[in-house]
Amino acid sequence: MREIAPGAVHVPGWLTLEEQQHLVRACREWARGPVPIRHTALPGGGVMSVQTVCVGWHWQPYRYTRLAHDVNGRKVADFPDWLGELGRRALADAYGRPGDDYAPDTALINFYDAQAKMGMHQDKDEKSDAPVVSLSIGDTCLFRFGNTETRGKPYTDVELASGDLFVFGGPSRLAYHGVPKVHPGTGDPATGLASGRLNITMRVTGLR
Ligand SMILES: O=C(O)CCC(=O)C(=O)O
Ligand SMILES: [Fe+2]
Repeated sequence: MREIAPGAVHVPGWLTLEEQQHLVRACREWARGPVPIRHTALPGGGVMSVQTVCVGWHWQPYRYTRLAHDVNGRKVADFPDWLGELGRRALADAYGRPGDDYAPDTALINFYDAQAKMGMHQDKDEKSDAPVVSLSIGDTCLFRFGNTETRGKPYTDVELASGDLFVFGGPSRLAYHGVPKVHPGTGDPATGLASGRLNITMRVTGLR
C-alpha cells in the first residue's frame, strides 16, 4: 500500500484471482448490453481510444443519464449490490476506516487494447465528493496521477497491474489523471482476459 497523494492510495494485488475472474465475466456480460460497449464519441467529433460500458448510470461526455442517448437509447444494466459491497471493502482497506457509508451508484468499465490511452482529465461530472474506487485487471498500465490545478506536473507515475486497487478521494478527488500507456502481453490470461486491460471505476453520481 502506498499513498500517492493525500487521499490517493494504491493497493497492489488487492483482488484475488477468483475476484478478477468474476469481474471479467461480469464485464463481458455488460459489454454485450443492454447498452453495448463502445468507443465514446466526444463533442469535438473525435472518439475515445478506450471502449466503455457503464452500469447504474450511463456516462457520456460530460454528464450522467439513465438512458444511453448516444448509443441505443436503452437503460444501462443495474448497479449490482455485490459491486457496491466490493467498493465498501476497497475503501475500508485503502483508508483503514469503515467504508459502510460508501454507496457507489455507477461504474464505468473501460477496455484498453494495446494502443488505447486516456488523456489527463478530472472525474468531475459527479455531484458528490465521495471517493472513486478503481480496479485494474489484465495488462499492466502506466497510470499518471497528478494535481488538482493543471494537467501537467507535478504528477506521480504508477504502474497499475492486474488486481490492483487505486482509490482517490478527499483532497485528491479532483486530481487530474490519465493512462499514457498500456504494456501489451503483461496480463495473466488466467483472469479470463486473454489480452488488453480492464479498468472498473466506481463512483457516487449524487444524482437520483
Ligand atoms: O483506466 C484507468 O485506470 C483510469 C480510468 C479513468 O480515469 C476514468 O474512467 O475516468
Ligand atoms: Fe478518470
